[in-house]
Amino acid sequence: MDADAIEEGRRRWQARYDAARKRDADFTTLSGDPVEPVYGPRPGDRYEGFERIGWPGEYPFTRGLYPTGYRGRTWTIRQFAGFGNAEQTNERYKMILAAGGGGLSVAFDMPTLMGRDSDDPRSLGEVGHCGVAIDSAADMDVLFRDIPLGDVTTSMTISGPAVPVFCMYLVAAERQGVDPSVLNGTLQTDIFKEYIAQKEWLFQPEPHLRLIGDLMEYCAAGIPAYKPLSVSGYHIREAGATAAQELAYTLADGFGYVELGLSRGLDVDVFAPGLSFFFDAHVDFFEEIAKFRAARRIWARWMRDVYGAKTEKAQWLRFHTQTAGVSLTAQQPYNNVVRTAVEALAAVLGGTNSLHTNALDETLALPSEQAAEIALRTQQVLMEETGVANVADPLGGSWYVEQLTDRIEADAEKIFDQIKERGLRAHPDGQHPIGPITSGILRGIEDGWFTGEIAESAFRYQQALEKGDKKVVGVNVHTGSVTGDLEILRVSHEVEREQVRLLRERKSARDEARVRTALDGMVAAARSGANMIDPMLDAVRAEATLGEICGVLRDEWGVYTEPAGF
Ligand SMILES: CC(C)(COP(=O)(O)OP(=O)(O)OC[C@H]1O[C@@H](n2cnc3c(N)ncnc32)[C@H](O)[C@@H]1OP(=O)(O)O)[C@@H](O)C(=O)NCCC(=O)NCCSC(=O)CCC(=O)O
Repeated sequence: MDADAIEEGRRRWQARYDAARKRDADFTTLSGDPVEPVYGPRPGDRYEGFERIGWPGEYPFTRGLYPTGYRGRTWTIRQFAGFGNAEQTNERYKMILAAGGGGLSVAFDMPTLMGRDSDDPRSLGEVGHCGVAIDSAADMDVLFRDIPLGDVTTSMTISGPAVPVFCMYLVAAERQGVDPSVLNGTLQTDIFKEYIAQKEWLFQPEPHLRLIGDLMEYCAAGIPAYKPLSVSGYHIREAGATAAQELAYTLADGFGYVELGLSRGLDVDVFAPGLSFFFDAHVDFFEEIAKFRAARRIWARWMRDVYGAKTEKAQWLRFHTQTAGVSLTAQQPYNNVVRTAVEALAAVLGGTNSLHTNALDETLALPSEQAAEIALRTQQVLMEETGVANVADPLGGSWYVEQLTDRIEADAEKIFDQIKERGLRAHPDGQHPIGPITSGILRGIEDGWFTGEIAESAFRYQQALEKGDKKVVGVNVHTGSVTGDLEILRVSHEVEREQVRLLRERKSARDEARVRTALDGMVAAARSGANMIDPMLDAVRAEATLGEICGVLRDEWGVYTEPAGF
């Protein structure tokens, strides 16, 4: 790009920066020297390929979504939390908010994630262990007691039973007297990554996609700020994928949901702002920063050029980041604080919109209160002390970071081609029921391609670790230690007994005929093809349980079993 075009872009950026609201904060170095909100080529310099980098707040958004970077608003500190029963988790949320957490993020226990009630025989021993147990809307009321849902953005990490859990959240808001249309938050919902990596699905892909389409339609029509999907690379990376695989599979999944929305006749400029993303921040600092920058650029280009998105918001890739759970070690666990800080810094330098920092004990158990506090403070140290929020995309223009960004983008494009090619194998006539990328994803799920590719990468890394080519402090290098054992959080089995007792008490107090009628209404909608959210809301209002709602749908649609493969 020639010098004049670069200067014209700078003037455009400056006008938008001047007009935007900034935080009331000191934007100087620790020594008191002024810093610019963004840096670019020196006046008069040419820069080959600058159109791919650009200025913050404009297409292709490599350098971030906002002209102000974090000067307008810092990232959201959103610590993922949940354990025991709704009462205990509610206490933890109030602690997080009082300590400066910016939003909530609900972790559910395994029975809830699988759409089972706490008294289901399969739930035995799991209730309240890896997250909070939620059986019905009554639990959701307790979970958010004294937390005004209209004022706090709430993320819920659940995908198989995402839609009934969303209905419980809506009903909890209704019972707080909050108008559902003002709700803001995120539901994970991403079923593609369940088949690809996390393995927590309920049905075959098709009924899940139908429910997701219903949800997208419902939110686009009535809850404009809500993000019904958090398309997730985190679990794909944690399963052993490389950075480029994480990026490409996740963005492809995002394209799949765009194709789903389009196939339902929705307007891309209306529903696309509801698609958000979720990535892992692993420990290779620069590779991660490049991944985040490439993610925004690829998404904006595909949304504009392939799917016809016209508005900026529909071209934006907004993402949450979690530091890499898989990088934590049980050996010398205090080192995990350092790893997490480095990973969090990469996320921030990559322009994350929201961030979770892992606690040092998370490889052993759910975080203790003390470990949770250190994790939160890690973000606050970055935000308040280090000056990283002063300048947008401070690594933009680094030869290393720009070349890594280009390389990851090129690798991702090759993977998109492989996915499209799989789609064509499934539908050689080019007649795709939802869209070409979706056909490729479904084919890759069915024939175990994604799982195989990830396993291959995980195997290569493990071999490198065992040979000592890749090093992990405390594991295969520098193994001696003087630190003792950690105090870890233990969830008592009493929680399960009490949750089961409460569930039975609530079930015996409800109007059974109303529950039955509502569940029948849901099944009728499942058969007729009507949008399922309203009948599901009726079932939730009648205190039908999550297990009952998912149970009738399992009876209707059947369950999915993964094909075995090598
Ligand atoms: C979009 C995100 C990513 C972030 O939403 P947030 O509300 O926090 O932030 P945001 O939308 O970026 O910003 C809030 C508002 O401020 C505006 N805003 C932000 N920065 C601005 C700036 N510089 N200038 C002007 N406006 C700005 C935004 O446009 C937005 O307004 P408007 O709304 O008006 O636009 C959302 O989807 C989210 O919160 N995701 C979290 C997902 C999550 O927690 N997942 C946990 C998974 S945990 C998991 O899976 C477990 C893994 C495991 O451990 O096993």
